Amino acid sequence: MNILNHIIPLDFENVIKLPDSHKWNDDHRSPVCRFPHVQVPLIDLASPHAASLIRQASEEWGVFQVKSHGIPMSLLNQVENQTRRLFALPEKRKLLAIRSPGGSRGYGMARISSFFPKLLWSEGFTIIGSPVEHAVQLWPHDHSSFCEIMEECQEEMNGLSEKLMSLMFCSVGLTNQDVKWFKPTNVCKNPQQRVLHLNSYPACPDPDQAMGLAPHTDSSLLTLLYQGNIAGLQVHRENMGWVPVQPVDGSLVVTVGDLMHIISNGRFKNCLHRAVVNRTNHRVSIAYFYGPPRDAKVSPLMKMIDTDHHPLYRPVTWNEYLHIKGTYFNKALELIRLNVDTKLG
Ligand SMILES: O=C(O)CCC(=O)C(=O)O
Ligand SMILES: [Fe+2]
Repeated sequence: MNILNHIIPLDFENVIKLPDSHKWNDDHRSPVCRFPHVQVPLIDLASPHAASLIRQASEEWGVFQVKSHGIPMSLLNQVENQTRRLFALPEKRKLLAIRSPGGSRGYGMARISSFFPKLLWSEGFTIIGSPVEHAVQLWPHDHSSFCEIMEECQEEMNGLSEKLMSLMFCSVGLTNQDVKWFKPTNVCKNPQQRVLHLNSYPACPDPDQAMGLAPHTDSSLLTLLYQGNIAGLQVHRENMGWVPVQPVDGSLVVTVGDLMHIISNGRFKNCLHRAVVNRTNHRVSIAYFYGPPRDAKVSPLMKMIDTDHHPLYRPVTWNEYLHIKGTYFNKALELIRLNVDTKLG
């Protein structure tokens, strides 16, 4: 298949029937969990028990929702509106901001697409650092509101990610000082690259055979996701299958990424998830990927290791891990796994 097939999304506006290239068979569309009462934990960050609830959810699920998170609803609404404004542009205009082959920023199909036999019923837009370069291509004279709102979103989501990281460390008996590379913005004035990814899942004529975003884990430490009020996210739980994450007004979904799984020495689960589509509603979601500073080597934290818990993974930088993931996808963690009897060097 031509490499551009995995970059240029379908012109959804002008498709009335699901093409064969986008028809997934049942092996890939395994059904949802049979127990409707099973739900991803919802944690109130204002609760005095927030840290221990987060630890429990991260160990059992690798995902939870948060409320009282401090990000104003008015900002989340504006981010959703700007996201809808972007994806409502004609395909020809969106293609002016297309991601380059091998690149990560701009408009296009999710990069995981090339690891699957069928194409995705979705389109994305990735912002790393400033959104201005690609926003100018989309709106030559009218990009400032988009940029301002996305930058504010990056700032807020980064602050919340740092707060959640501190709570996670605290929940397993660590302080921020135990983690050399963790430098919250109030300590370090040199912000790391802020990665915001906008997803769009147009209404689909045959949702049961389509796939919005195929199963994957995120490569981040943790990911914050705003999914508005249209369901579509599903997380995989062992022995239960795919559990839908019901939108809760104003709340955010937090997923544990591969790097958090690594630094917690396997204690926190990296969450396998996917997004399904529906026949009537155009769904959008906004994901913020929080990771360590680009040049920091991360490895299982010393306090997570003892004679019963050998280090499971070798040190990697985020960049190095993204490269391994971009080449080997779901084999990436296996490739950096140490033998059981390897001692820390
Ligand atoms: O849209 C969603 O619910 C999931 C998005 C996601 O998993 C991602 O952007 O990595
Ligand atoms: Fe994801």
